[in-house]
Amino acid sequence: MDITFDHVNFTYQAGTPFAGDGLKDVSVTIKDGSYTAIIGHTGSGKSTLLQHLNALLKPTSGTVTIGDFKITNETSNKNLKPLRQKVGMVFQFAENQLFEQTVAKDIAFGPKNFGVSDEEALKLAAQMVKLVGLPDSVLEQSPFDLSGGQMRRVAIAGVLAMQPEVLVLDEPTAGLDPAGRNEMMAMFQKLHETQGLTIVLVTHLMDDVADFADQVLVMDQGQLIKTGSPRTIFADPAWLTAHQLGLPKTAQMAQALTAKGFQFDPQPLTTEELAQQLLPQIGGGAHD
Ligand SMILES: Nc1ncnc2c1ncn2[C@@H]1O[C@H](COP(=O)(O)OP(=O)(O)OP(=O)(O)O)[C@@H](O)[C@H]1O
Repeated sequence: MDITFDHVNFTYQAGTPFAGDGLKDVSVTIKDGSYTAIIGHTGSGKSTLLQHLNALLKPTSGTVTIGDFKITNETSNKNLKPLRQKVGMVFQFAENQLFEQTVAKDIAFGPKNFGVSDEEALKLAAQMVKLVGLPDSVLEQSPFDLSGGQMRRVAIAGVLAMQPEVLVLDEPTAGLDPAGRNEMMAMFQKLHETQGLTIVLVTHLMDDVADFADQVLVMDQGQLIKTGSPRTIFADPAWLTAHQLGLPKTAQMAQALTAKGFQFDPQPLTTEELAQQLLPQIGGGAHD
């Protein structure tokens, strides 16, 4: 399911003295099956854009086409339920939305709301718990007895239980320790690969952009100012700095090494790429 923004403008509190631009003339396509990262400094419009992906916000002008759904300013809130099922949103600190007595009930809540039988919904809950890497034993536990990272996985399982085609992630690893962050990003990558989920990720972690995304959207003051592969986006460090954005750590290290006489081409974006180019230059290489 492709998602296309066509000249989308969004104004907060339109028609009041407090009106403010959220999005300005955004046109872009997020392709079915892609892994798209959205970056930009605070207040650049990332969350506003995300909320257009399942019509939580509707354009003030322009059109957002999500699969068969065309969303304009005129679109009524009726009949949007199937859209909300297809586009799953994992908000920041998603675990704050858990509320049921058991993990199973919490995950089953969404599907039940969409007309799935109790029995089927509980079956789905058991499947989803596995999918997010938690043991079966958590199903009958209170979500509030779990660790923060496990709670977040339960919340994500609840979104996945709706069997969405698109998974929208707003800073999904915020507040996790480095090991927890890595595990969670690996989990999304697996879902992307094995379930064919389209992923839209808002992040300020450039390493994650380099490691996982195939398309990057750069937002600034409500405008989409650059679109391209991570390689294209990270090719111009001065431009990134001017927009308060940085480079992945590997590219930073390559820059520092370039200053010491090492050479890299293309710019390494992952640890593997860095190692591959560095080894021959320091006399290392394959071991027999
Ligand atoms: N509910 C609101 N009412 C009025 N203005 C808003 C509202 N939410 C956001 N804005 C404004 O819209 C612009 C875009 O904000 P948005 O939250 O989309 O940016 P962001 O890139 O997601 O920021 P952050 O990284 O801090 O989450 C900002 O100028 C912001 O002040």
